[in-house]
Amino acid sequence: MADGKHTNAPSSEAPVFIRRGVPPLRRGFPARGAMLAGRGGRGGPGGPGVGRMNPDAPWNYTGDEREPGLVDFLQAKESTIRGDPDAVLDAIWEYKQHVGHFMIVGKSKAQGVEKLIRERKPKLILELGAYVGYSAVYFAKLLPEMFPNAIYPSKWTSENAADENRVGYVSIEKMDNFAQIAGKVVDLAGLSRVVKIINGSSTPVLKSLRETLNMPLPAAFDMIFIDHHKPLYTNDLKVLEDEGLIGKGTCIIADNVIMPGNPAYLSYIRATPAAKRLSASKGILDYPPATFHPSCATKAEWQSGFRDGPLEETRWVPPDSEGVVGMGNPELVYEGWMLDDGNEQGGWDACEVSVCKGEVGDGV
Ligand SMILES: C[S@@+](CC[C@H](N)C(=O)[O-])C[C@H]1O[C@@H](n2cnc3c(N)ncnc32)[C@H](O)[C@@H]1O
Repeated sequence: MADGKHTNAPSSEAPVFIRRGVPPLRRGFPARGAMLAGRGGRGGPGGPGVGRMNPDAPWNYTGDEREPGLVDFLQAKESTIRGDPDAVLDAIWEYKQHVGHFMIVGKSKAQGVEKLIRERKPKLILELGAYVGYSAVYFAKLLPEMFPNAIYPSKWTSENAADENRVGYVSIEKMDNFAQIAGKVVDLAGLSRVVKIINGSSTPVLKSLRETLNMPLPAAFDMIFIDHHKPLYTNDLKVLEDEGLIGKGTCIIADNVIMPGNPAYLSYIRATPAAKRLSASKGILDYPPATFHPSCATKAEWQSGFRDGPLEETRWVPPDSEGVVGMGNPELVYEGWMLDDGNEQGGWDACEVSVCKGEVGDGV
């Protein structure tokens, strides 16, 4: 598509893959994650950078002095920042400058997501990976502005389950300590009624999320921000599709698809329905995929590539899914593009944005 967008619509199946001039996406390509890990890349110890190098490795960053240090730092400023989300965000950014690496979403990508929220006005937003609550405060603060009279998660009950006036930001965080800190940060920002933090491992939590939130079918999320364990992105996306939590109009934003990178996720979300059907019919793989990372590709090549990426590898399910296997819905059609970070961290990174256009046969 001329505007830098791509789609997996069936009509795009004929000439198929947009790989003109793309260097071959080879297995065994020197992995940039190695350099990232060495210089304390975004993943931090045991973080997503390591996950990309070894997709079989579980998430193992349990925190250090930086996270409780943030709470002390914010509490020292409490009298001037309580109830003011922008002041809380500024204080967290200030703290990041002191501690160096701190795995919160970069400013330019956050601004890009904010723009999308203002344009699309999502009522129900889901986040995978809260960490200390920075992105939750950044994005959830927009909801009361846009929907001042909504029913927020603190008031969600089975009685108002189908009420269209329900608005909220739900964030899933695996680590108990991070979930607790995120809760404190959200409270300090005055957003406790807007944000619901669920402490648990994403894949099993997603499987029962409709029940947990009293969200009757066909309700789906309007926006999903994926920012947790990189090898889990694809299986969790498939579980969201299986559960009908992605529907026509859902906008999915997946962070760090370049650095540390997520070729498997890009391949799955960009693959045509026919390619996904074929892949799904083969069942799951019982060995971890080989990881490749075409670090020499240009921005334009990243944007248009992966239509014939390692779809086979997305049949493997990482151990962190805790036995919950997503099969995915091959019929869903997405329109996508990349949200650039403007080289903010000294190397290029981006979010993959994918808007669900509905199912094949629904006029798409
Ligand atoms: C990059 S950080 C999230 C940053 C946050 N979104 C922000 O920008 O402020 C990734 C988070 O995902 C969490 N995480 C890792 N695996 C997870 C899983 N299986 N389920 C839920 N959270 C997970 C980690 O504990 C970590 O807090």
